[in-house]
Amino acid sequence: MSTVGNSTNIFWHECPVTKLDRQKLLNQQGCVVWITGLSGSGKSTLACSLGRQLHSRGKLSYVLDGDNLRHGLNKNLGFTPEDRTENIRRVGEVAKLFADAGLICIASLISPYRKDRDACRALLPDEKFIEAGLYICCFN
Ligand SMILES: Nc1ncnc2c1ncn2[C@@H]1O[C@H](COP(=O)(O)OS(=O)(=O)O)[C@@H](OP(=O)(O)O)[C@H]1O
Ligand SMILES: Nc1ncnc2c1ncn2[C@@H]1O[C@H](COP(=O)(O)OP(=O)(O)O)[C@@H](O)[C@H]1O
Repeated sequence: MSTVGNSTNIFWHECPVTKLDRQKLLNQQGCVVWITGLSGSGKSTLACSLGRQLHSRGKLSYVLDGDNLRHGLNKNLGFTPEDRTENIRRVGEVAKLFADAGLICIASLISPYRKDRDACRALLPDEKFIEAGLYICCFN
């Protein structure tokens, strides 16, 4: 539940270093690549491979992997529909921060519900959110 609406002392603080400054420093624009698919469909493999390719081309990226995040940020969440929704919401917000920092953020989560992925997409302008679905699950 948001506390911002009820509070009179929570304000947004602008920082003198802007997103444009960060983009110039890194010589790239931040964005989010969201990889969705069933367990075992190859999300983590694709995310790491993309990260490696970008790194070799001098682009700064970071992988947010569902498995890894459930060791820390999302360790209190399970696999009920509500918990999965909260999982995706948190990762969407973190991905937005990474993109704002100027990184190419690669999020790799099952993210089974279209409404949750759409909510993440809505956090960013369309051209900054690229969704890639892995629809085949045959490796395991
Ligand atoms: N129902 C259930 N029970 C036990 N474990 C499960 C379940 N669903 C997922 N997993 C495991 O959790 C890993 C991360 O899932 P995600 O956070 O990507 O799921 S979700 O986006 O919230 O739906 C997920 O990682 P991947 O296999 O890499 O997809 C699984 O290892
Ligand atoms: N393109 C591919 N071809 C063959 N095997 C793959 C491919 N991508 C991933 N795998 C294998 O499939 C298994 C599941 O991949 P993983 O990336 O962990 O999936 P997910 O993150 O969706 O659970 C791993 O053993 C991985 O080595």
